Amino acid sequence: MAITTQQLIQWKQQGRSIVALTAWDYAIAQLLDAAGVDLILVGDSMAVVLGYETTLPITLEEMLFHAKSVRRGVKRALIVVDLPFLTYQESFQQAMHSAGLILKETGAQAVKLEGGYPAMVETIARLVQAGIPVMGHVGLTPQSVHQIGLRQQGKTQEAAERILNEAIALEQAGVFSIVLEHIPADLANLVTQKLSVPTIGIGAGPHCDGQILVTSDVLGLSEKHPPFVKVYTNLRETITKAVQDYTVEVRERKFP
Ligand SMILES: Nc1nc(=O)c2c([nH]1)NC[C@@H]1CN(c3ccc(C(=O)N[C@@H](CCC(=O)O)C(=O)O)cc3)CN21
Ligand SMILES: CC(C)C(=O)C(=O)O
Ligand SMILES: [Mg+2]
Repeated sequence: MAITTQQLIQWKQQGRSIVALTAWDYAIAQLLDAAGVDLILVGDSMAVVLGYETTLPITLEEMLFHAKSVRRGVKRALIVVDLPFLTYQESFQQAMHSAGLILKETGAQAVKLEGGYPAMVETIARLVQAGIPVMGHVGLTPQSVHQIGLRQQGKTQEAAERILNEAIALEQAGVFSIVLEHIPADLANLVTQKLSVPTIGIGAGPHCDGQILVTSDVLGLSEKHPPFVKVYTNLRETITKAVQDYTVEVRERKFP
């Protein structure tokens, strides 16, 4: 019943689209899992619900704490946890240590890390050889915000070729899936055709093997969101209304 990395690869072959969202605690994870989401990412984008401006300050300890609470809420979905900024780039030993803690302490099945060729290929190969399933992430990599900003990536012929080659190198290194973030739809389509592992798109058009968004954006809980998001409900409005109603009723002694 629990979804495996092999299941995702099989779904690509069958053309069944993979549904992914992020989660940061038990309550959210339990709702997503019960609603049938296939893959739950404990993303470093939880920075938004913790009040950080970027994903850079998130620590491994914070990811472990939140991933454990997500794990308690999930029966079916595959749980993937982001390796935060500077917990894997220093050396493959550092990456192994960080990824090992995530699998051992949280019960998540896989880790995700940002970057491609040449920076991350050797690290990913070593993790995979040690038995740790790894998800790749190319295109817009938000941990590099101070170098590349938050703009769409892969817009020139040269940049597009670089992203395609990175994705191919990551597949060869053994990733079970790759996130394609904020790249043109035709480039995401090409990458998706060339790879045998599933691509999960965010702001990467409709041709990926699956889609992911940040759950606080989808629910209208984030104060702002990227241009490629579809907001399915407005929780900020719903919560504000409920809290205002409660406030009035307490002040006017109507409740209790
Ligand atoms: N709430 C939230 N949702 C996300 O999807 C998300 C995060 N946070 N934080 C980590 C990264 C950052 N992401 C983002 C954030 C903003 C843009 C954005 O506004 N892009 C503009 C250009 C902005 C600029 O150049 O400053 C665009 O038009 O592409 C894109 C991706 C995606 N990820
Ligand atoms: C948006 C996804 C791909 C992510 O890395 C995150 O939520 O941190
Ligand atoms: Mg992330």
